[in-house]
Amino acid sequence: MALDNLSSSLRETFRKITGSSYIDKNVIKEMIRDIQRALLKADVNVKLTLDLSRKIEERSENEKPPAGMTPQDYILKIVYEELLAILGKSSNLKIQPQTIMLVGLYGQGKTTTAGKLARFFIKKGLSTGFVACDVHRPAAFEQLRTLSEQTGAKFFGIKGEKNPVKIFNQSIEELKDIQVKIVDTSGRDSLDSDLLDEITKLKKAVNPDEVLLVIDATVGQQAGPQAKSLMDATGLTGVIITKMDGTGKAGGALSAVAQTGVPVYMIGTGEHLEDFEIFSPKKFLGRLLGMGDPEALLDVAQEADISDEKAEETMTKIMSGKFNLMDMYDIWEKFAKPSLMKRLFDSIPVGKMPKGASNMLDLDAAQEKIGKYTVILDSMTYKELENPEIINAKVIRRVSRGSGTQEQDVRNLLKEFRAMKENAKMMKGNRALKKMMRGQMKGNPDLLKEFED
Ligand SMILES: Nc1nc2c(ncn2[C@@H]2O[C@H](COP(=O)(O)OP(=O)(O)OP(=O)(O)O)[C@@H](O)[C@H]2O)c(=O)[nH]1
Repeated sequence: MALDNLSSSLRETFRKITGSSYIDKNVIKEMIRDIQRALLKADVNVKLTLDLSRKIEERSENEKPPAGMTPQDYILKIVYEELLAILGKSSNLKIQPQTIMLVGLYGQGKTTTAGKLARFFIKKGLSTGFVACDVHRPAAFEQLRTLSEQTGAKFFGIKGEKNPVKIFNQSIEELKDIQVKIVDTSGRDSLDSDLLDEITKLKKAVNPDEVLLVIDATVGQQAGPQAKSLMDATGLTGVIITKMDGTGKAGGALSAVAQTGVPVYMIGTGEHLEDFEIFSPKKFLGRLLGMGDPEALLDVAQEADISDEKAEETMTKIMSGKFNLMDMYDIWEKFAKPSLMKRLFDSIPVGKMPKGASNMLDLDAAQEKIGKYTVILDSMTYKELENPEIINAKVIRRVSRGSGTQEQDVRNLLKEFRAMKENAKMMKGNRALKKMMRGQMKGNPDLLKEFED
């Protein structure tokens, strides 16, 4: 995840607070210093970081925990609430017929994002079409046409035409039966007057339901001023932040946009079309803090064409530690697409596990081993998959030969499987985590009962 450093620093801070036997001014001061360092490293604006610190300090010193809540848990609740506040309000694209205009500078990932948006709406059952109004970058025409073939979206463009308004007007007839129209516009190297002029003219002709700024997370805090000036000039309705997978500055981009009041609708998390997620501040922060995101599993399961029941059953099994190699095989086989696997693991709460324990759920390691492990599991009998405890040295030798892998690979798989079961049990036993998760799972009775005392 792009914010690994921020995530591990905040989890460490939470671990320290959970583990401290008392809370006094010094403990709070040290916690705030840790949080400040973590946020500044994630490129969050200095003023915003100091305001946040002041609020946390003031609340921690003046507010008393409600009955039944320990001072430690209450401090964590304050930090969680104040961090949530800098991530902005939650607001999402409506799943209904509409016209969307994408704007942004060069190289931000706008055309790719058009493809991701098309796939998103088509998966929701809405017919979708592209209007190629990027008249400055010839490659964008072909790129969009290819994306239409990949996603099944319709495509309208006029090769070589330099007037985007003319292109749009001629698309109206062609795309009249299409429910969601995505208008890709020209990128520019800066927010100069002719870009704003072109967007304003095109917007008048298109009269879109949404004007979305597509911006690369690596611009960090600069995302804020860009969103602000486009909002003032063209009436921006939302932001899509791309490349959240590749930069530690995502915190800066997210918080900077949040300050403008323009909602972040979606985030891009990779080059593939499925690397695209609805942005929810609560879910995002929950995953950052390792509190997991049970609902994310259901979205991911849909993408992996797994039924909600099967996904819930899998999640319940994982959380309760009652799963065998057959369940593991199911997960790996179904979620083999790296991005789906990443979202699956992000949705499992690992926040408060003792240091190092959660590296077993380290998705990057799992991703590169997925192929090898699936082959190894393929070479096991049903009996061995259902009852891993019967696997001995002789079976390991047979399976490694049958799968063309090393015996050590088979041993590693078994070790990670056992660690995953151990971690699941640890999560279950963790009181503070239960409290945190209760809020997350209230809509999920099956998962909640796993966390009941
Ligand atoms: N890692 C990663 N790469 C991305 C993401 N979104 C887009 N990209 C890559 O960023 C590069 C630029 O993407 P394009 O879609 O061509 O965006 P663009 O250059 O802004 O398009 P124009 O605005 O039309 O010029 C491509 O290599 C994309 O694969 C993302 O979320 N993560």
